[in-house]
Amino acid sequence: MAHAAGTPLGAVSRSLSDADGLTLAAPLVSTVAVPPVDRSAMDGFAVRGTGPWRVTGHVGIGCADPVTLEEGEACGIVTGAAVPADATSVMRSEDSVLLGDCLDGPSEEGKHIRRAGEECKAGEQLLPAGVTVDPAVLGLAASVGLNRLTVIPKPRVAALVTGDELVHRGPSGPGRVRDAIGPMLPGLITRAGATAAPISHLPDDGTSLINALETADAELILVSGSSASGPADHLRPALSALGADLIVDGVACRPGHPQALAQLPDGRLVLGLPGNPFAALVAFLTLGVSALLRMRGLSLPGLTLTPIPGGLQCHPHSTRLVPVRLEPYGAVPVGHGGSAMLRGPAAADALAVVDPGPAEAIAARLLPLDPGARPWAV
Ligand SMILES: Nc1nc2c(c(=O)[nH]1)N[C@H]1C(S)=C(S)[C@@H](COP(=O)(O)OP(=O)(O)OC[C@H]3O[C@@H](n4cnc5c(N)ncnc54)[C@H](O)[C@@H]3O)O[C@H]1N2
Ligand code: MOO
Repeated sequence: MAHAAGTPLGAVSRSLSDADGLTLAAPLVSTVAVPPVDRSAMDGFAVRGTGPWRVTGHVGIGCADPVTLEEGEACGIVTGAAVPADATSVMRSEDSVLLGDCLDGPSEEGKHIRRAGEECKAGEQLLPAGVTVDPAVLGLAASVGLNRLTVIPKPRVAALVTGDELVHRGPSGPGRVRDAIGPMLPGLITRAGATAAPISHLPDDGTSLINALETADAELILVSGSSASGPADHLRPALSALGADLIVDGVACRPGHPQALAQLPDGRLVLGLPGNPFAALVAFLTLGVSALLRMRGLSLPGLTLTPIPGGLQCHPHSTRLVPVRLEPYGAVPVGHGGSAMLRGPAAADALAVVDPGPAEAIAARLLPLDPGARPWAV
């Protein structure tokens, strides 16, 4: 539901230096053949016909107009240089025997020549729309001569951290709780392929929350610490006052059950992160990441099933999210997985998604703790 609630953002044109991590909104098509000419794959000699050969010249890397070779002639050549059109092969320097201008050594028709158009032809589609631009994609785009890419921009995410009890330096104590959600959010947001606005800290006050929701300039607004039904939990009343459509009103999972996802009348999404820090993390990794994937034009990846050799107790009605370490033989719980704790998730590689049931699970799907990581197979 969260994925379906996201609206893919419109395509934009970006220079290669600004496109890393974005989604291709159009196929990547080469306008040219690559390589554009036959190129030498080795440092050595381009030769024509059978040897021995007479060396008549040299082709440097920047030479745009290479020499022509007659039968029995050769020229020195470097890796990447254009091979003379009439050369039949390239011989590596270490295989060659050169006496004066007389060259001998092995040669085989077409050897060590990268043919024009070997990587792609002009007009060939190299990648479909929907691929995430990564460093290899950027290098490929440059090597086929592109300066810009048509991509889906990053969604913008604003975060409102609520709680009169929160402090931002020093330890928790009576009446004061150190904010542990605020420090998690920028890294989660950027790893999820979005842009993080500076975090706003709000008091437990309905009017402040309504004002902040009205003015937040973002496609997704996170609100932490007012998701339940206590006297200071203003999220649902604020959403109702703003005429929002409550899309997800609680999730049958532990931790994270009071999480909520709503859509404001102008289309912006609001995600309620429960105040317990591990529950907030779970809500972001599930509802938040799903909505952002859709905004980025990406589908929901399937999660890999992995064995849990020691077994994990199922909850009778709710899906459990359990911090686990990944070993070659399967997932091992790391403990400290209470909803108010981050010790477990901080030590874990992933969350095991344990379906509800009457007994123990011996396998579970894996949800990456890094929202930028692809779900993996172990
Ligand atoms: N009557 C009910 N009470 C509660 C329910 C419920 O269903 N009915 N659900 C519990 C669960 S589960 C969770 S999770 C929390 C959700 O609470 P809220 O989202 O309303 O948040 P608060 O009440 O403000 O805080 C709960 C807890 O978390 C601490 N907190 C809040 N923000 C932060 C932060 N940024 N960093 C660290 N810790 C934070 C806060 O001090 C409280 O201890 O509600 C349960 N109650
Ligand atoms: O969401 Mo609460 O998760 O169980 O502490």
